[in-house]
Amino acid sequence: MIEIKGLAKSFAYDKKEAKKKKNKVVTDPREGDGVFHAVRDVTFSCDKGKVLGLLGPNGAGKTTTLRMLSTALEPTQGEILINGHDVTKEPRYAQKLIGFLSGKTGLYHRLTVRENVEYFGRMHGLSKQTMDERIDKIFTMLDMHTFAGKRADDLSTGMMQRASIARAVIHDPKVLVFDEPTTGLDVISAKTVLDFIESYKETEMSVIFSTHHLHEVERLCDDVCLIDLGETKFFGSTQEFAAQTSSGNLYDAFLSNVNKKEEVA
Ligand SMILES: Nc1ncnc2c1ncn2[C@@H]1O[C@H](COP(=O)(O)OP(=O)(O)OP(=O)(O)O)[C@@H](O)[C@H]1O
Repeated sequence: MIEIKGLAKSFAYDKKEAKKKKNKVVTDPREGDGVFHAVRDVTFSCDKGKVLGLLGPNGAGKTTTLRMLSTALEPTQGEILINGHDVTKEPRYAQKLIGFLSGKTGLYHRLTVRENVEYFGRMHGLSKQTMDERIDKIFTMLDMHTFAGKRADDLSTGMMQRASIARAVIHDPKVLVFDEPTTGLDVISAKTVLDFIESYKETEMSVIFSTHHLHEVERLCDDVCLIDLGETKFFGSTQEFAAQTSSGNLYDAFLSNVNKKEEVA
């Protein structure tokens, strides 16, 4: 069970940016004195065996929220609990449980796909036998055996993304945190990634992923959290979300919850 309560993150403006902001009329509620409140008040939870879709226009604060959840960034305010453990106080506990896929691949270009995944497995202290078993299972699920011996710098975008996912889940995490996992992928690679997420849904694991693709939400998500301008505008089941508008579709529900309608992908 993951619980995020009143989460906030501010970034200090650099000197150049701060100078530009001086004496300017402020219309964006995220703009503060010397700081930008990228995430202002985000609250949601995700139970075991559930998939939560994190939605929001460009710049809403989704990546920043997921980075805090994965311990890569420290919150300015608020609380992140995994099974009741405070992530900021016990980052190692969280890192063991979470498999985090960020926008960056995190792969070593000169190593093969298998060497990359093994490297991260060793960092998590996996034995050779466990590693071999895990790699076989994950490479089968993500259809990776054919390119396991290729160097990372020779991979297509779709192969690279699947290798990044394998790296993120080698330690058998109980929580998947994926930031836009299908962005830039062709239909076949995207389907492989979505099937992989769906397979987690059948287990007792929690999955949180951000996306701009509402058909992915429709297919996979039990719950939805919509963020706009750094704060939660909606949190609830996908059905409740869709039922907010008379059309009952997710697209209209999205538009009715955000300010910047033109930024929907
Ligand atoms: N390290 C940082 N320093 C300053 N501002 C930042 C930093 N990281 C993010 N921001 C700003 O915070 C806001 C939220 O960014 P974030 O990447 O979380 O949005 P997002 O919802 O993931 O957007 P997208 O859908 O475009 O990926 C943006 O305005 C971004 O420019």
